[in-house]
Amino acid sequence: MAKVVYHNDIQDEVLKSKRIAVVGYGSQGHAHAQNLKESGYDVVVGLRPGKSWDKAVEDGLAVFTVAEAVSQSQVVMVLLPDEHQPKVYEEHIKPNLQTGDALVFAHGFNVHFNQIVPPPNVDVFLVAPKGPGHLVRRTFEEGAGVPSLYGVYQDVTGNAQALALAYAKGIGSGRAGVLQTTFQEETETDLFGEQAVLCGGLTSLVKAGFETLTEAGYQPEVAYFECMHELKLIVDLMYEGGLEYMRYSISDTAQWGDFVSGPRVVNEDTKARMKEILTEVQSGAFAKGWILENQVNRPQFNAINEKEKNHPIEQVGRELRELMPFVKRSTTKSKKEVVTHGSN
Ligand SMILES: NC(=O)C1=CN([C@@H]2O[C@H](COP(=O)(O)OP(=O)(O)OC[C@H]3O[C@@H](n4cnc5c(N)ncnc54)[C@H](OP(=O)(O)O)[C@@H]3O)[C@@H](O)[C@H]2O)C=CC1
Ligand SMILES: CC[C@](O)(C(C)=O)C(=O)O
Ligand SMILES: [Mg+2]
Ligand SMILES: [Mg+2]
Repeated sequence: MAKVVYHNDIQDEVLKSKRIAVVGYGSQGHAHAQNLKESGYDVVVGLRPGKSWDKAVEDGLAVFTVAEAVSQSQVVMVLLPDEHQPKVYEEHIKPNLQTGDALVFAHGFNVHFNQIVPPPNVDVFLVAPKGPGHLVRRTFEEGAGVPSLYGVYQDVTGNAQALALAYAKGIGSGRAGVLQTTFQEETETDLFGEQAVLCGGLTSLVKAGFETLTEAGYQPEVAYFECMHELKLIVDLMYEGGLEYMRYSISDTAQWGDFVSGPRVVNEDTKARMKEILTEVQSGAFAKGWILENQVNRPQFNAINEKEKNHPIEQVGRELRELMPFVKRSTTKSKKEVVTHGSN
């Protein structure tokens, strides 16, 4: 079994003597900066003037331009959108790194696919939370945490692993478990997981279920509750006690349906598609496509995003969630503009 390290196993002195620049204040950035600060670390935030800058100041953080934040820090965590990282790195981060500094990522994409080539005189590692940034923050505030992977790409000081573990502890991941990986493993599993299961697979499954019911004449509200709202309640049981606990809680009728019908929806054909997706991730074909899409200002991304926002499940969902204030997003730090009828 892989070795999982927890809060009390991790020494944090090695990081306590350093200043950490968190570059970016979006989903992950706001969580890392605030959690690290509350864990007793010396943190500054690197940004360009704008919304995030104002928010970080409002949250009580010391904010500087990216170049200023990097030049005064010894540990630089890059929490910009993956597609913007190479340019900001070349222009503002790289020129301000000093020998023995640590360059850190929350996802291996740019280093693994050679979009960022770190200089040989700095430590390079990743601390990748296995969860969305807003939950990295929320769980920390609740006294819990999100598990993280850590991986060392380059160790010039001999301290890279210790720094990575201390950083993971500082954002709260020691409470949930910290696991060693490589840039390759983190990058490929993360891309595969978000595409095939967590985001792409799930949204496609939910929409297909909703469409099947509404096309058969059932009420959209009933289809929404069945295929979207209840999903969280089922996933919560899986999160707490695995498939077994979820199956213990549902009716035997549902469990029988799970056994006989589930494999008709997700089957060997689906797995064959998953293997194709994994191959595209491993070969770099997915990365290449995403880099090119950004170079031409995201025509496909924007068109699909617009269409998805107007899917009937989103329309009925907005209306139903208005009537269920308890399910409203608990964060006011939405990183992206989302069309809702309520406030952010
Ligand atoms: N989202 C997640 O939960 C997870 C993300 N990751 C990884 O973490 C990293 C960060 O992702 P995520 O948190 O989603 O990123 P976001 O899209 O939330 O980052 C947005 C932040 O980056 C700032 N920013 C964007 N461009 C620039 C620029 N040119 N100069 C300065 N600041 C800029 C924005 O500031 P402004 O307001 O000025 O635009 C904003 O503060 C990525 O590597 C991602 O793969 C890893 C695990 C999970
Ligand atoms: C599942 C999506 C993710 O990989 C994450 C929150 O872990 C991301 O890139 O946002
Ligand atoms: Mg992920
Ligand atoms: Mg990801």
